[in-house]
Formats: sequence, structure tokens, C-alpha cells
Amino acid sequence: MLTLNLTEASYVGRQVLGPISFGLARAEVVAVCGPSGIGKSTLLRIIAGLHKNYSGTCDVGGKLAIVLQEPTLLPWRTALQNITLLAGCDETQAQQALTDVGLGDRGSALPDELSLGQQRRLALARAVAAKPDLLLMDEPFVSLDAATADEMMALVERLHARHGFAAVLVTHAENEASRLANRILRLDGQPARLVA
Ligand SMILES: Nc1ncnc2c1ncn2[C@@H]1O[C@H](COP(=O)(O)OP(=O)(O)OP(=O)(O)O)[C@@H](O)[C@H]1O
Repeated sequence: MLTLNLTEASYVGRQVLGPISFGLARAEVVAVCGPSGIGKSTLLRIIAGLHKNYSGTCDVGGKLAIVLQEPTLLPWRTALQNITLLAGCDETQAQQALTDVGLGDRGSALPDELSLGQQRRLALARAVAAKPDLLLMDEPFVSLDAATADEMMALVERLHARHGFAAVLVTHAENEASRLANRILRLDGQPARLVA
């Protein structure tokens, strides 16, 4: 589903990532951990095609969707429209996606009428409604209270079991990584590499 062979990645003259190679099989979930500022989001952005300043190869073998820390919803569109417009699915599928994340009765709500946890669930529903082969998640549980984060992790587990997407989860929380991932990759050093 993913084959990454990086030799380096930089921002305007500053190298952030060194040689990094890994692959991801169908339905496999990998967590990328490491200290703040080490380059976890940069690695995810390379896989998403959002960061081009790198050397090496990154091959994604299917459809990709991404869930960012900020839910990045269209504020003037309803929850249902945020799914139909951006995931490219019909209303019935969007309504099912909302139901799957426990927002079945909030389809007509605007994003700012939803709590942060609900907005995160909506962003996750939208990503999954796009039927991705590879789901990228950048700190999707950050700044949620413990109970809401736990609920959201259970939701990711259920969606993964049902849809079978492969996933890359960027997190600095060991408990999230060990709960959700088949494999944990750790970044460290300057420029960052994978460490054991
Ligand atoms: N747009 C940018 N321009 C220049 N430098 C950047 C840019 N984005 C990130 N960086 C730098 O690249 C390094 C890696 O950033 P990145 O966001 O990938 O780290 P991270 O491991 O995801 O951090 P965190 O856990 O704090 O989110 C940091 O030193 C950061 O300051």
C-alpha cells in the first residue's frame, strides 16, 4: 500500500529528515512517534504529496485520505454537505458515515455548532466516506479530554475493522500508538532517522 524510500527532506536549506525507508501492507496500521519538532508531520505530508522538497521515492498504491489535527471543515456547509462535497459520495452514504461516528442526528448542524470532539468525528467520517486504501492521521486525538480521546480511538478501531484501510498514525502518545498500531516507527536525531 505504501513504499517509502527517502534519502532526505528539507525546508529552505534546513535538512529535517535523513534516510528513512519503510513499507506498509494492506490494512496494516503503523504509528510514527518521536519528540516534538522531529519531523513526524513532515513525513506524513510527504506521503500525502503535500511536501515536495525531498529526495527519494514515495509510492502509494491506492486512494488516500488524510485527517489533520485541525478538523479543516467548511464552516458554511452542514455536516452532511461537508461529507458529500469533499468525499464525493451521495447523501445516503454520507448519512451512513455520520451514523457510524455517532453523529447520525447532526447532519444539518454547521461545524461551529459541534464540539471539538464532534468536529474530529466528522472529519474522520468524511475521510472514511472517501473509501481510502490508505488513511493518514496527524495527531487526531490531541487536545481531546481522556474520555473523548478514548471514544475516538475505539471509533478508529471499529472503522478500521469494517473498512480495512491501511493507516499511518502520527502521535507523540505511546498509549495511542500501542493501542492502534501493528508496528511503531520511532524518529530521532538531527536530521531524523528511524531508531529501534
Ligand atoms: N513550513 C515550514 N517551514 C520551515 N520549517 C518547518 C516548516 N514546517 C515544519 N518545519 C520545521 O521542521 C521540523 C519538523 O517539523 P514537523 O512539524 O514535521 O515536526 P513534528 O515531529 O510533527 O512536531 P510536533 O510533534 O510538534 O507536531 C521542525 O523543526 C519545524 O520547525
